[in-house]
Amino acid sequence: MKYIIGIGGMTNGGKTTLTNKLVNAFPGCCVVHQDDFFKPQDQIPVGEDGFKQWDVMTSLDMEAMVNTVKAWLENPVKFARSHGIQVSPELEEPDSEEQTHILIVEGFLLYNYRPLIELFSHCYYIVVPYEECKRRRSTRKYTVPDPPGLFDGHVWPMYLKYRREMESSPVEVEYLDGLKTREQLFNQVYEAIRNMLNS
Ligand SMILES: Nc1ncnc2c1ncn2[C@@H]1O[C@H](COP(=O)(O)OP(=O)(O)O)[C@@H](O)[C@H]1O
Ligand SMILES: O=C(O)c1ccc[n+]([C@@H]2O[C@H](COP(=O)([O-])O)[C@@H](O)[C@H]2O)c1
Ligand SMILES: [Mg+2]
Repeated sequence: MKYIIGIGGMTNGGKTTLTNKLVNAFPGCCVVHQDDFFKPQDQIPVGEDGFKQWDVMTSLDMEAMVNTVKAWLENPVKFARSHGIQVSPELEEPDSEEQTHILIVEGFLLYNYRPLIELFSHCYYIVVPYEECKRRRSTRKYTVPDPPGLFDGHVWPMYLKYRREMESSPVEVEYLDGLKTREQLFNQVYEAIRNMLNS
C-alpha cells in the first residue's frame, strides 16, 4: 500500500519541523517540500497590495510538484534511491505492491490545487493564532527576506483567502494545534499514521 500524508497549514505553524521528525521515524519514508517549487524571483509579479506575490498559488510550479508526487507513486523505491533515502531490503522485493510505502508532502498551499488534493490519503492542517504566527515569522530567514509590512500586507490576507477557499471546498482536513510542543505534535501524528497503517 502507498500512503500520501499532507502536512499543510499556515506559514510558521511548524510544518517542516513536524515533517522532518516524521520522516526520521518511518524507515524509507520519502518527502516532498512545496517550497522547493517556488518559481524564480523574476517570475513573481508585484500585486495591487504593493508586494511581490509569493503567497499565491501561481508563485509555485504546481504542475512540477504534482509530477514529483506521481513519480513517487509510480515507483517509490526508485524515488527513494534517487533521493538518497535508504531502502530496507524487504521494500525492494519485486512484490513491493504488498509493502507499505509512505510519502509526506509538506507545504503552506497544499489543499487549493485539485490535482494534488486527490492524491492524499490524509490531510493535516496546522494552525497557530495570528500573534504567534507573526512572532515566529519575524525571526525567519527566507531565501528572499520579508520586506517591512509583508506579513500584514500580504502573507496574512492571502492565508485567510486560501483557508476560506479550502473550507468551502470538499477537501477534508484534520486540524492540528501548532501551539502544542514539537513532541506532542509528533506523538499525535505518528500514532495516527501507525493506526492508519494497521487498519
Ligand atoms: N511545536 C512548536 N512549538 C514552538 N515552536 C515551534 C514548533 N514547531 C516549530 N516551531 C518553530 O517555529 C518556527 C517555524 O517552524 P517551521 O517548522 O519552519 O514552520 P513552517 O514550515 O510551518 O513554516 C521555527 O522557528 C521552529 O523552530
Ligand atoms: O523559499 C523561498 O524561496 C521563499 C521565497 C519567498 C517567500 N517565501 C515564503 O515561504 C513561505 C512558505 O514557507 P513556510 O515554511 O513558511 O510555510 C511563504 O509564506 C512565502 O512568503 C519563501
Ligand atoms: Mg516550512
